[in-house]
Formats: sequence, C-alpha cells, structure tokens
Amino acid sequence: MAPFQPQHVSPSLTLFLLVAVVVFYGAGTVIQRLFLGPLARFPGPRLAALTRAWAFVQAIGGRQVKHVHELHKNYGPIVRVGPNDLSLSAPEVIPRLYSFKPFLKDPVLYDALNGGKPEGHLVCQTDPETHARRRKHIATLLSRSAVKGYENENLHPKIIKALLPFRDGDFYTAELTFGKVFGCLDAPGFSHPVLDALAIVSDAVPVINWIPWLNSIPRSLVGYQPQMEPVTKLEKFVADAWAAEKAGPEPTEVGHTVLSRLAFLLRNDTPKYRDNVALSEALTMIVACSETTTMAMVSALHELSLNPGIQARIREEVAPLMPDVTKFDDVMEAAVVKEVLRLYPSVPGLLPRVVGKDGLTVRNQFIPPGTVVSMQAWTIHRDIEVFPDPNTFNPFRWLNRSEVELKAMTARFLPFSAGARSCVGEEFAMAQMYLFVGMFCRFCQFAPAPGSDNAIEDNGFTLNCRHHKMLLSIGTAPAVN
Ligand code: HEM
Repeated sequence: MAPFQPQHVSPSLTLFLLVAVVVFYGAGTVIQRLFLGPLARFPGPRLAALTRAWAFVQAIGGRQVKHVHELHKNYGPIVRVGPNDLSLSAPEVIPRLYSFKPFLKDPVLYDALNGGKPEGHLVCQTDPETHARRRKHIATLLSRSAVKGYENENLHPKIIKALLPFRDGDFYTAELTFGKVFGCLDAPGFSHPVLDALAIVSDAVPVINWIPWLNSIPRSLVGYQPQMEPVTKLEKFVADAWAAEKAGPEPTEVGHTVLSRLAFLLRNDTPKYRDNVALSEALTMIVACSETTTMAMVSALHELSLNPGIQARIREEVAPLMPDVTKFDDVMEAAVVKEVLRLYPSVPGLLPRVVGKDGLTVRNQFIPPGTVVSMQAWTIHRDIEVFPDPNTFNPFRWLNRSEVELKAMTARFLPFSAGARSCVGEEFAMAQMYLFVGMFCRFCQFAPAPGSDNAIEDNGFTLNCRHHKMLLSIGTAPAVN
C-alpha cells in the first residue's frame, strides 16, 4: 500500500469548510434551543431562549427585574429567561428551592462573582460544609444588639449628609469588618475611592454574569487598570487591615471584627489560603452590606417624605425606645421597614440555583436536572392574592392582621432570601434600618422637593438609584415630650 501523502487543500476550500462548520453548529444550536431542547416547551422571549445576551441587555439597561416581572404576568409561573434558565413565581416552590435542602448556587454566576477563586467567599461558597463553618463565625457578629452601640449624638447629621447623594459604604460596615472607618462621610463632595469602587463593582455584575471568565483575567493583563483604580485602592485598604490584624496579638474566638474572627477561624490553614479567604471575605462584607442597606434606607425616606402622618407617628413611638432597636418589632416603624423591603427589595432579582438529579416539578411541569432556576423577590412580593394593590406603599397592611394572613404574607416575604443561604446580615441590616429611620424621623421632618426623579434601576442582582436623584426639603422635627 502506498504511504499516506498529505494532500494540498486550497485556502478558499479551508475557509469554506470553516464557515460551513460554524453555520452548521450555529443552526444546530438555534434548532436545539428553540425547538428540540428540554426547555423549548416553556414560554418566554425567543431571544432569551437563544442567548444569555438577552439578560445582559436587560440588566445593563437597568430593567431586568421589572421585565421578568412583566413576563410572569403574561406567561404565568414558569418563564424561560435564558438558554438554560427558568424564572419561577409559584410561591409553593420557595421552601424546596431555598429552605429545606437548598439547591446549589449556580456556579456560572457565583464562581464568576468570586473571580474564579476556589476558596470562595460566603456569598459564593458552594461547598456546604465550608460555608456552614465560616457562616457560624461571621453570624455571631451580626446580631441586632451589635448595632446598638453605634447610636450617638453626632451620628445623625452625618447620616443625613451621607444619604442625600445616595451613598453609604461607611458608617457601620467598615467598623464591623475592620474596626475602623473609611472616612467616606468626611470626604469633600463624597468623592472617595471606596464609593467609586462600590459603583464599579455594581455596574460590573451584568457584564460578569454574561461573560464569566472576564473576572478571572488578572487586571494587569488587560488595559483597564486606570478605570479600576478605586477597586485596587479598596483592595489595598483591606490588605493593609489584614496585615495589621496578623501582626497583632494571637487571635481569640471572641474577636470583635470580621477580620479578627476570620484570623481565629483560619488559624490552622495554610498562610496562602488564610490570606485569600480573609481578603475576599472582608471585601464581600463591604460590598454585600453597602448598596443593599443604602437602597432600603433611601426608599424608606422617599416613601416617608410622601407620608408626613406616618413620620409623626414614628417620631412619637420611637422616642422612648431609642436607641434600643431590639424593642422596635411592634411599632409602626417595623411595618414601614417591612413594607419598604417588600416594595423595594434591595436584592430583587434572580438568585440562580441548579436543579438537582431528581429534577423539579412545578405545577405539573417537570424541570430537568441541570436547569438553572430562580425566583425573584420583586415578583413574589407583588403576589396580588396576599398583597392586594401590590404596587402601593401601605405599611398598614402589616398591622392588625390575623395569624393566618400574617403567615401567608411572611411566606412570600423574601428580601433576605430564605434558608441556609439567606442573608447572614439580616438582623444587622434590620437594626441599621430601625436605627436610621427612627433617628431621621425623630430629628427631622421632611417632604419631597422639586427636581426629584426617584427612579430605581437594577443590575439583574441588586437595586440602585445612583443615576437618579431624590431631593428632600428637610426641617427640624418638633420635640416629643
Ligand atoms: C437591606 C439590606 C440587605 C438585603 C436586602 C440583603 C439581601 C441578601 C440576599 C437576598 C442574600 C442572598 C443572596 C444569594 O442567594 O445570592 C444575601 C446574602 C448575604 N448578605 Fe445580605 N442583604 C442585606 C444586608 C446585608 C448586610 C448589612 C450584610 C453584612 C453585614 C450582608 C451580608 C450578606 C452575606 C455575607 C451574604 C451571603 C450569605 C450566605 O450565603 O451565607 N447583607 N443578602
């Protein structure tokens, strides 16, 4: 037999074959996604079924959550929002998805948010054991009484100053994490790298969700270092604080900052692992705590500015209780905070989870293993069955309700998600809001001022109002006897 002789293939034939393969593969993918795949029978926009770029375009335009909500109104409780993604709005699924034995977080989003680092921080950690161990240590720092100590006479003018341009990032979280503050509140014109860093991180979420590997490219290899400078400065602040922590006395179990707790928890791990976890956990703490609580506080001010009667009632009720936020559960302010979180949940959007090997049945429809499913608080909070007139701010809906009614409302109240992966900062966040709203109403009376647009956007994950403005006319509140 003659030996194999390589044949000459002309460049044009090579090009033709390449194009043919791409066209063939593309056409196959389109047919699979639209007609043959297991999710083809679920309703939703055609473009969403074809490509994740659909979600990216929605999120970058600041309207993904509201759009998905509209889709549920049109299509019902199961909507296809990506090639492998479904959004669910059937409330009976909540315990199965998030509470009893939670489905694992979708690695596409959470690994990307984590920068591809295997250690993972609390929000993105996918190993249940590591997650539970670390959460236990951090959770003890975040009780409601932890906030109590922060009330002081000088704080309220500072908070007012900080809230007006919709920025936070300072007053409790840095103290809690590092034992010292960034100084954002004192920066002239609020021009501070930490605030810029938080804005960059928030804007990056849709991009990273769409192109997950972008976040694992070292910053030095790509040409966007100058734009990322605030983030680099924030990272340096965290690194310096961690270096100081390590140089200090031997860590003990009762450390009073997140960093000191981590130093104790990770004392037997390798230095590299210890450093990576501490740095990413501390950064996460700042990011997870900032936009969320700020958004809720801004929303509370907006609604209260339209309701002077409720402001006055809060003023009367909280004056004798201040600053003990552990006593606030039964007063009007608690109903206001709940209603604000119902109407404007700071994390309103899809919290993607992967369906396990047994699949998931929702309203007699089988969802196959490996599908990414999520529920958005924005939609669950607008369930007309239990929240009539759902788009209206009505704190009274939380007061004087029967046990059965309250149970139904609470079951559909998910601002902090639910179960083992719910917000570890829930108590802390509630206490901050009680303290802030209580102090604001106690010292100020306020009304809307002309020029506000009061609009909010979402990045597919969190709400924000950075690109908008709320103007208030603020006066001194009458004294309460
Ligand atoms: C109004 C304020 C807040 C809201 C609405 C909120 C909401 C949420 C939600 C919905 C989750 C689940 C995210 C997911 O499943 O991917 C979460 C997780 C988390 N939040 Fe919050 N959060 C708030 C404030 C805070 C604060 C103040 C802190 C820190 C002090 C914090 C730290 C965290 C952390 C570390 C996680 C991950 C928990 C875990 O997986 O075990 N959050 N938050």
